[in-house]
Amino acid sequence: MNKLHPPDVAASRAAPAGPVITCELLTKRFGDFVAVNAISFEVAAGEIFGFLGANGAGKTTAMRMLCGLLGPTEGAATVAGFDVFRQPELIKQHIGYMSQKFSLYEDLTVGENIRFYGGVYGLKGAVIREKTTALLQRLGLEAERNTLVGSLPLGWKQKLAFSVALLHEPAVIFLDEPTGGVDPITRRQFWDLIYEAAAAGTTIFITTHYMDEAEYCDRVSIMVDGKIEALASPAGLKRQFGVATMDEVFLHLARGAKNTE
Ligand SMILES: Nc1ncnc2c1ncn2[C@@H]1O[C@H](COP(=O)(O)OP(=O)(O)OP(=O)(O)O)[C@@H](O)[C@H]1O
Repeated sequence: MNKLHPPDVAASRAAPAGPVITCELLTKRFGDFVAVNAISFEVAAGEIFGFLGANGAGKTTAMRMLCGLLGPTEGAATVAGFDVFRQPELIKQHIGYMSQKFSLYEDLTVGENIRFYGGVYGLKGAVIREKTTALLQRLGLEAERNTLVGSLPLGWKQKLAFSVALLHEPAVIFLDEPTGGVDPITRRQFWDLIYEAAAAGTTIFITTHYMDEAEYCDRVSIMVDGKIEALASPAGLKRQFGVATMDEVFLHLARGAKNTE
């Protein structure tokens, strides 16, 4: 027999088939200043979507709106099937988020961090224990379970933070410059984890200033002064601008920017 669910339970079920992120003419004004100017795009399940732009282009503001952290001024957007205007709390429950600034507690051990975030995401103790073992095995960090996160190399902290942000199996993970300060080899290892998550169906939304990372994305959008000026696969963008590298694509577009900081 079909049981009726109260609206909140029904609304919090898994995302429907179709795009995991939709965004239509999404806009954010701060007074007279338009930080995000009518951006529109869709991101599919399991897609790796690169969100590029010079400093001050509006990436963080757009990402904060999509994460349910900042109310938009105009337009429409859904994330994991939830509306950014009406259901920001449900969005927060169904996404993962990782940035350089918001990450793990340095003065807690690896195991304590996993337990803490598992609790924040509402997972039960037994599930957290199971996931902790699997996560440490996957990262080759079993011996570091009782090590303070502060004493791990930066590349390990980033991989751990990424894995922790996926503990509750969100439909989409937002990564805000997740690999700052590490070398290309370590970045490449981090990307192995990204590919693994995407292959399992997680949608990846990532901002980066590294053009090697832009090359790894399925599609890349480039923001200039609050607008999306280009959006295509890395190969498509290079073709469109008649250049050989993403660096040149980026320079070509960012050169005309007014709002760069
Ligand atoms: N709360 C705010 N009030 C006023 N202006 C803001 C506010 N937040 C951001 N801005 C402005 O909006 C513009 C876009 O900022 P945003 O942080 O989104 O850019 P960004 O592309 O993420 O840059 P970065 O790469 O440096 O993080 C900037 O000019 C910034 O000064």
